[in-house]
Amino acid sequence: MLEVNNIHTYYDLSHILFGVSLEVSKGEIVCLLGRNGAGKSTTMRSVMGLTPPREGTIRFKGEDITGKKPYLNARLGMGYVPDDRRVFADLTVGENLEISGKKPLNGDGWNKDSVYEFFPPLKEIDGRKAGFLSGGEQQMLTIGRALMTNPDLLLLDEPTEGLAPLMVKMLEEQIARLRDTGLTVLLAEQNQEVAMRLSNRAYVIDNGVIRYHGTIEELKKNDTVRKKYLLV
Ligand SMILES: Nc1ncnc2c1ncn2[C@@H]1O[C@H](COP(=O)(O)OP(=O)(O)OP(=O)(O)O)[C@@H](O)[C@H]1O
Repeated sequence: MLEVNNIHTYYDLSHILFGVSLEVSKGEIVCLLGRNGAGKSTTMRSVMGLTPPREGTIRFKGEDITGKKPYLNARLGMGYVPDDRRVFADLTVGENLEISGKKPLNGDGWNKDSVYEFFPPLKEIDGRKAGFLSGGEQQMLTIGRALMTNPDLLLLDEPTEGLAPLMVKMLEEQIARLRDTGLTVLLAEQNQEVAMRLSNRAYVIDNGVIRYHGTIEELKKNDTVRKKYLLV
């Protein structure tokens, strides 16, 4: 589904990613773990086309999408949930969902009703301006909005960051349900417990370099990697 090959990404003169490669196959949840500032968001932004890499290639569903604009990647089936949970503050919850809607080719798929079924608390605040939501509600809305585009691949950037434990638990359950629908997910997380419960495989990034990749079972046993790159 996604093949990132040896990308180098910069912000102006700052070289941030140094030859990052990773792969996500259809139906997998793959997590990208790393400390604050390790390069997780930059990897997500590179894949989405928001900060395109200067070197290396990105393939999505077999197509070379290196350098493609984000809206074209979205059209191809990439959903992106940024870590800043930006919503349209002046629009209601319902309107935020509606403007993202994209009709799936085969007629079924996500719509506002199914998003509300998936995140019942959102239904109760359908008419509320999105600028007045709690962090958890905003996160449900940004995920719901990405689902409304009926993506094949969901890029989820630190969905649990800064949320209360109960909300983290609820989101984890919902992401697990998304996994069970067969959606492919690349999940960036600092919260390794949550990420390891949800994922099949993990990549560990540190200082813009992938230091480790393997199955979750292997990572759980590898204390050296977890101590060196993940514990704060
Ligand atoms: N717009 C920017 N301009 C310059 N440097 C940036 C910019 N955004 C991020 N960086 C730097 O790039 C590096 C990687 O940041 P990135 O946001 O990808 O890390 P992260 O692993 O997602 O961590 P976080 O949990 O803080 O989001 C950091 O050193 C950060 O300071």
